[in-house]
Amino acid sequence: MLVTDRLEFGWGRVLPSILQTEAAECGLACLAMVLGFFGHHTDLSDLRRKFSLSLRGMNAAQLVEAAGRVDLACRALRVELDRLKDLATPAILHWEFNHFVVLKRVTPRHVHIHDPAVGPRRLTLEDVSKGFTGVAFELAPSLPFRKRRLKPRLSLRATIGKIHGLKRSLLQILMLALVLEAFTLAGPWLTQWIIDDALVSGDGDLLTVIALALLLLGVVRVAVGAVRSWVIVHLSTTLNLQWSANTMDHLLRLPVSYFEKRHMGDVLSRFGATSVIQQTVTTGFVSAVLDGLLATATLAMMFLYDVALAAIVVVAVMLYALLRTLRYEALRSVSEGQIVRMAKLQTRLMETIHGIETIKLFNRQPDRKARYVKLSVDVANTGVAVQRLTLAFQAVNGLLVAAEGAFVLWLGSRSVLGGALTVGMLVAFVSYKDQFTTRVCSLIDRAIEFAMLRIHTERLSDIVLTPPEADQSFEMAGDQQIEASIELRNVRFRYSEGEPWIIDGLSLTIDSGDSVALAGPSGCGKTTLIKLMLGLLEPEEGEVLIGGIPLARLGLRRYRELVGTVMQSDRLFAGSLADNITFFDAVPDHTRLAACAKAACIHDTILKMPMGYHTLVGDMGNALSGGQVQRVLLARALYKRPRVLFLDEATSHLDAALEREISACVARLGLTRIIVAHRPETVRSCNRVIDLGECVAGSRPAGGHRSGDVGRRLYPSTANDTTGT
Ligand SMILES: Nc1ncnc2c1ncn2[C@@H]1O[C@H](COP(=O)(O)OP(=O)(O)OP(=O)(O)O)[C@@H](O)[C@H]1O
Repeated sequence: MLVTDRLEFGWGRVLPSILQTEAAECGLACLAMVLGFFGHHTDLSDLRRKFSLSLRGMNAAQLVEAAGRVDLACRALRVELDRLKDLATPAILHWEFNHFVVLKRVTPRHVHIHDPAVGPRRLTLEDVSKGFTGVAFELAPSLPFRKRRLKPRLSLRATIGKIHGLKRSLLQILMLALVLEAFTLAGPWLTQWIIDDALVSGDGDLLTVIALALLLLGVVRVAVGAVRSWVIVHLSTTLNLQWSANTMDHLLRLPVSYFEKRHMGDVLSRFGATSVIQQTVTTGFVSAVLDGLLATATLAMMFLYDVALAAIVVVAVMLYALLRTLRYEALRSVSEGQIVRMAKLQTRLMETIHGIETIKLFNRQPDRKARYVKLSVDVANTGVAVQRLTLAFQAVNGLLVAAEGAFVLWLGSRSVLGGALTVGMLVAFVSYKDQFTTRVCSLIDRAIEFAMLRIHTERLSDIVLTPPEADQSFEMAGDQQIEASIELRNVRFRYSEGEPWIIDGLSLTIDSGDSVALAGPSGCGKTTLIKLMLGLLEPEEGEVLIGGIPLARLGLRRYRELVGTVMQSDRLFAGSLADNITFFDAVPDHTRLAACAKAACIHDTILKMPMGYHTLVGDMGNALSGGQVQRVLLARALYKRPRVLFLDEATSHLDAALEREISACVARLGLTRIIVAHRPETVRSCNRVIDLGECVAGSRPAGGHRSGDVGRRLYPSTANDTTGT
């Protein structure tokens, strides 16, 4: 890096707008914006790699520490509203007690901020007083700070993935387009012929022949146009199908943490970006090539007719291109804000529908409606802003077109009067000019559309470029059995840096056929431990071994064939009870289905229902009690014929007698069982207890967890069975 590169004159610095992708990464997005302002361009995936964030996001102290780690000196200040203008900008403001925004500039009437949730905003002081908590952070580069250029943008190709048959279809469309162009070009020339030869010489027969030729031309043009449209429909349909299938495949392979950290509406809106891109790529690309070809041909024709007139037309379209480019950044920023706000609106709607029972019981309908309307107004306002930009542009463009038309006609007519052009030539020229202007303007519009596609490719890239769950399957003979034992070696885990360890140096072994209860107070890490054992979370230190093979080597896919689970957040899917228990098995085994339902003590209940196993259940509501749902979920876990069964509070809704019965049935299956439960009876049903009660941060003894002794203390009746690790 040159010494002069370190000089900062402060000119030309632009505060970029970076939108957060995960629900809790506003702090990181603010840092990325400030870094960008000082010349170190980075993106959120870079920062995410540096700082692991949990769902809880960052607090002020973590923000100051993170700023230090990216070489920004950060000073936290308490600021009154009227002194906001004295802050060195860009500064980060603490907002609504759970958010950070970047302060860009304070003018006498407005405060300009970049909100990582929605983009740039211009607020009044009154608006700011509602959000700003009074805490601000001033930032400046500290010594090792280095500038960095923006990484090359993602190519569309990388986002799309492999598509079969794309080249062939595009080629077909282009060939058809070329034929169309040839016919289109012939039109004005035939018109000139009519005017200059048939009309002037009064040749009626020639007129009829030319008119017939024009009619034939029209028919062929319509036919070729129809074939072209059909090929485009075919291409876009197959492209869309392949593409959404590719994206869906990738989405399903993403780790659970990806979904936990994002709002549902946002993920849906990102997924929906595929169809916008596909639309632009197919129809947009084809018309762009077509417009480009015809524009070149008509331009050549215009220059053949009259160089001066053609030059005027070229200047006019260049002005159009300039106008479009000037409007681009504003339009991009407003459109991006609109997409983000629409995703939020969708999230709010889905959340309301899912939580309708709670909303009604708490009488919060008016409040929910008010919040929804407020967001809708936001969306409408951004829509109006987009329209305003478009209208202003159209007005200026209209003036430009009118001026160009009048000037060309005036100059062209003078040439006719001077004898340089015939009337027919002028009419043909105007016709070519109209085609040229329309095509070039459309070409420019397409170019802008392609540039705007960046918003969508960047949004989609959050899905397609997030690495999927690692799955390096262990090479072993197909019939080689993996032992159903689990071992944890010095496992340490916390949800993010700066948060306390949830599991701190835990070592334990669960042998094949063991039944183990994980006990301890609420929030001590039982579910977290289960998720670590299931490979849903990765330990920060230490390793998890299944049958003596490290989980990372065994491969999650292979491991998950072995396990059956009922987790706290498990739900039923829309379909029949049989569908749910067999998990939509294409060829369900009805004997196994009934056996599993019997083991989960739900068979008789299902048979008593009017439609038995065909009773429909939904994702939103179903005619089952909480305990019945739990038993269906257990039957689903057993149908998989697992060798290890994980139950996280899977029987909490059942009465003690039923729970005992289920426990005995499941015990007879001889599976390795790992159970999280609070009830002493459930815990007692296991032959070993691992207590995580002492796992509060920092209190773990250096040797890690020990089970057995604690179990004996907690549940005396299990003393004889409980073994230590
Ligand atoms: N995604 C997450 N991000 C950050 N912290 C989390 C996350 N999930 C859980 N925690 C925290 O980790 C701790 C352990 O949670 P966990 O769900 O494992 O507890 P638990 O023992 O299963 O509780 P319960 O008995 O109430 O189900 C809790 O303090 C919880 O707040």
